[in-house]
Amino acid sequence: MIIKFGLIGGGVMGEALLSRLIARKIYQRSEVLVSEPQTSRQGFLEDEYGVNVTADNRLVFTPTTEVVFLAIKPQVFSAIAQELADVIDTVSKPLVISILAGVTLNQLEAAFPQLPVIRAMPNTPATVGAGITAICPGAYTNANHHETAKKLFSAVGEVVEISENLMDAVTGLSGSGPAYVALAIEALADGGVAAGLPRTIANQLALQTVFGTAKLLNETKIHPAELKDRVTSPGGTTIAGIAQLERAGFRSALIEAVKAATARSQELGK
Ligand SMILES: NC(=O)C1=CN([C@@H]2O[C@H](COP(=O)(O)OP(=O)(O)OC[C@H]3O[C@@H](n4cnc5c(N)ncnc54)[C@H](OP(=O)(O)O)[C@@H]3O)[C@@H](O)[C@H]2O)C=CC1
Ligand SMILES: O=C(O)[C@@H]1CCC=N1
Repeated sequence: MIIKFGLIGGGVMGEALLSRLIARKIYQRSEVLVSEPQTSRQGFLEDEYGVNVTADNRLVFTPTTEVVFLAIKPQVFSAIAQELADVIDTVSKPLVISILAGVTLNQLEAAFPQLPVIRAMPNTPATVGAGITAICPGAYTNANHHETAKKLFSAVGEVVEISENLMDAVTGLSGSGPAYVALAIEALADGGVAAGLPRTIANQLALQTVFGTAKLLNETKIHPAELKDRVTSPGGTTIAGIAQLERAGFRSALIEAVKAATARSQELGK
């Protein structure tokens, strides 16, 4: 068994990346080892993607491992780092990529001494190849490591490189953002139901409105404020809706949501 890609934590985000790496043939199934404590989850990943699985995190460090990808919760990071302390391969020096919210490059480099480390923040649309990932390389990385990280995350969407002091803000905006948008879609549909629409039609209208608006903004590159003006007829329906959103503090709620999530990401790193 020649392992090139080791994934620690085969949960939501681990699977999202794994599925695309396999589909894109960036790694062969036999070159991937996923470490995951739950037997049922191991069985699922093995059956679904044909990858190797283990419950022992230490096994991902092999002499041939090129990338160790950390997709566990930040709360178990310290315990896992301790568990790995004596198997870290300082000879072959695999690239460690972490997507853990809040966990800093300093913390990662202390846990993986002398190894190249990249901190990244993807988001769940990665599952369908429509994610966006911010990456931030650590002190021991070189151009090849940056290219490797970009190649992996390009398989799940767009990639931007940022400095680390902005990583918590990225987490608060695009990392957590899919949940805010999902909430908005659900609430729009609820509004439709309140106004008398059947649930299935309301869900479809809400989803396609958000999807179509994002596509329109993306393709035309017009400013969101300009699009809002184009929809808003004098004395019409849209301005009545917008006035209510402003009374309810809609913009402020979104701004404060991003700030609160950013602050929580900062806390997780302490
Ligand atoms: N979800 C998201 O939208 C995003 C998440 N992230 C980051 O990604 C990371 C993972 O999040 P997410 O995928 O949502 O979480 P999940 O809980 O879905 O995945 C974490 C996985 O790690 C497993 N795990 C738990 N303990 C260990 C252990 N000791 N050794 C190995 N694996 C273990 C869990 O197993 P079990 O279920 O049995 O506990 C689970 O399968 C987090 O650090 C988060 O900050 C980043 C960007 C977006
Ligand atoms: O909620 C969280 O902590 C993770 C990080 C970004 C999205 N989900």
